[in-house]
Amino acid sequence: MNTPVQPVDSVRHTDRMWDATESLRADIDRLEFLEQLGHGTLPLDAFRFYIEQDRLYLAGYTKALSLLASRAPDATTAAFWATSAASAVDEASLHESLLSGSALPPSDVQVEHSPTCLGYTSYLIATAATEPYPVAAAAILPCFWIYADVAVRLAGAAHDVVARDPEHPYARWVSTYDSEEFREIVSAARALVDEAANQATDAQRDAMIDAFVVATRYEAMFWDTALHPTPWPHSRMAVSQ
Ligand SMILES: Cc1ncc(CN)c(N)n1
Repeated sequence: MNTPVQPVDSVRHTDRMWDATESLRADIDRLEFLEQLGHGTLPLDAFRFYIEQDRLYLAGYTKALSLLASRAPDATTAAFWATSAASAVDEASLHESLLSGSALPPSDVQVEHSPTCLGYTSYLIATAATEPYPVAAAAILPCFWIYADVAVRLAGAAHDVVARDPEHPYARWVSTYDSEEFREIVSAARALVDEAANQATDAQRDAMIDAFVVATRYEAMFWDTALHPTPWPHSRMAVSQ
């Protein structure tokens, strides 16, 4: 008797997720924030706003990764996400040093989450806590992959900025994400998401694509809002009056 042969799916599910964000990624490449960052013409106060928001983002992202680790199917996978959570704390030390140094304009405004930052972190935490593991892993992947992808192109554009002053805040930012070490981490994260897709139901695999698209949208909005702020409709002052 012939044993039924399972069809082999030669397309990686992460490739499908990547393809679903093609036009979104083209929009990201054209974002004024990233173009100006690459050319070194981005206003420093816009970069400061971005770094302040990103510091808040990293706190939420660390929680989302820790939740994801707790839901991972095996110990090795849990350790990868938990190590990534610890690395996000290290990543935040770049932000601390940029904000406490003299390269960025000082600010004494009390920083609160922008709507985009709160939306993104809340989405990641809620998804990590409540969605099936494959969907939660897919939602976190753009945080790795989009950054590595953008950094490669930005490193080319920012070549002059880096050559002029490797300690320039934009040069430090670009070289953090344009590194072989980061690309290896991204590739390991991708492999885990593909593995999760192989164990997922068809409905979950569709939901993985949706989650990847939503998180990629937030990545685009996050950069854009630093140059084109979308503040809360009512300020903190107005609320307390
Ligand atoms: C918004 C955002 N997305 C991703 C990363 C890269 N960990 C980040 N620092 N900030």
